This record gives sequence, C-alpha cells and structure tokens, in this order.
Amino acid sequence: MSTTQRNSHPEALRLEHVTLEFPGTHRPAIEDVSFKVDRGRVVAVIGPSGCGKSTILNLAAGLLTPTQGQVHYAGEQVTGVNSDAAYVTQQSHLLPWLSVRANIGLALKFRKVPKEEREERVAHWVELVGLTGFENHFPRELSGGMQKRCAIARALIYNPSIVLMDEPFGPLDAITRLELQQELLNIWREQNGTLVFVTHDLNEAIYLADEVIVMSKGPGTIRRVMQVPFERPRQIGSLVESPEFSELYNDLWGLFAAERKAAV
Ligand SMILES: Nc1ncnc2c1ncn2[C@@H]1O[C@H](COP(=O)(O)OP(=O)(O)OP(=O)(O)O)[C@@H](O)[C@H]1O
Repeated sequence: MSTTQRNSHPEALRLEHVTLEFPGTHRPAIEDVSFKVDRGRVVAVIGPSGCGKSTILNLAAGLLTPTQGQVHYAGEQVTGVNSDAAYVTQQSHLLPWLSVRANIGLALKFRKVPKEEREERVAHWVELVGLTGFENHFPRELSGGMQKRCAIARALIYNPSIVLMDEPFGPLDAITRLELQQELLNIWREQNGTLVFVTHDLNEAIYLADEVIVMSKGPGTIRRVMQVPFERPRQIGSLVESPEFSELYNDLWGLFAAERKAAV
C-alpha cells in the first residue's frame, strides 16, 4: 500500500563524536555523542531534562549542524534538512485550517500521489489510528489524544525511511497514552520502520524500543545503551507482568535516578 520507496541502506543513522554548542552559550549542549541506529530498529533516548535529547533529534532531522563531529544518514553526511525523515515534534503542529483527512493526506499530496490512491491510503490510516467518524473535523475540534493520533498518521502515511518522535505522547493521560503506545506497536509491526524517539517515560522506552540510550547531563553525553530483549509483536499487558520487564525497569530506573540526582 505504498508508492514511496524507502531508503534500505542497512545503517539508518550514525552520530560520530558529535558536539553541539549553541551560539552565545559557554558550554556544549551535547558533547562527543556517538551512536548508531540500524535500519528497522526502534531506539529510545532518555535522560534528565536539558541533557540534549531534542537536540539529537534536531541533528538527525538536519535542522542543526554539529559544532564538531558528523551526523550520517544512510551512509551519507547530513548537510541540510534530512528529507527522508518524518519528524513528530512535541506539539502536534496540525494545520488548523485543514480537516483531519486533509492533514493526514498532506504529505501524499506534496508527493503528487494520485487522488484515488491518496484517498484510499488516508482512509486506511484514519481507521488505523482510530479517527473514523472524525475525518471532516478540524484540529480544534479534537482532543489532545486525537490530535496526536492525527499527527502520527500524517507522519507515517508516506512510509518514511526514518521517523523521529519527540515525546510522542507527552501531555496525554495515562490511559490514552497506553492505548496509543499499543497502537504504535501494532502500526510498527505493519510498517517495519526505523524509529528514534525521546521520552521521559521509562515504561514507554521499554514497551516500544529495541535499544534505550540513557544520557547524562551537563553537557549531554551517552551514559549507557541498554538492549531491550523482548520479542515482537509485543503486548504491553503481558510485557509488564514478566519478571524480565521489572528487572529491566529497575536497571533503567537506577541509572535514570542517578542521572537526575547528578543533574540537580
Ligand atoms: N536554541 C537554543 N539556544 C541555546 N541553548 C539551547 C537552545 N536549544 C536548546 N538549548 C539548550 O541546550 C540544552 C539541551 O536542550 P534540549 O532541548 O536538547 O534538551 P532535552 O533533553 O530535550 O530537554 P527536555 O527533556 O527538557 O525537553 C539545554 O541546556 C537547553 O537549554
């Protein structure tokens, strides 16, 4: 169900000794950060507030340029906006004058996908993210959770080679969050894509990711990369009941708590 060719280079993203200092600041936001994301992997980035998580996504999206080091996407240095990347920012940034249907179909329109195919794919995604019946609503008529669903569908519909998500479910209540996390897992199973996301929620990192990058603050560096061993498809309900989940959560919490304490 796609007219968009994905980049299949086995290595999606690689940061090599990346330091970034914003102009006018006296110490780097991130320093000597190196990691790699293989194609088809889901990677979570966690760490204390201000440790540079969003900065890393902005570098991957090509919206920032490193002061030192290099960012590579699909084996090539990123030197401008990374047009292979779909970026879901903290705010949904839906276009207020367009309906749900039009917002979701926007990327296909830009890519000149024929109308009939566009309509079919939009209908598929509207259903997938549970917005059936709201196709003609405008963003202001949607709840926060529905706006997020719409933003996620808009980002994923064109089958992007890599998706970057900043706190995808940040402001949502616990139940909506769980629903959307499971939905994202189901969608991901269908899409088999590459995803890098930032979260403050340790459960979310474990539910969704194959690897969790734990960052330290002041300046932001990588403290540890932890592997999440759970098979896919994943069901959140049965995951949380497993002893392996608790063990991983406790390890992660230990690291995260130490970082938060150090950052105060
Ligand atoms: N445009 C900017 N100019 C100057 N400093 C900036 C700019 N953007 C971010 N910073 C600083 O860079 C550091 C990293 O910011 P970043 O937003 O990447 O952190 P974060 O880990 O995503 O934070 P949070 O979890 O609170 O969203 C912070 O100290 C922040 O104040």
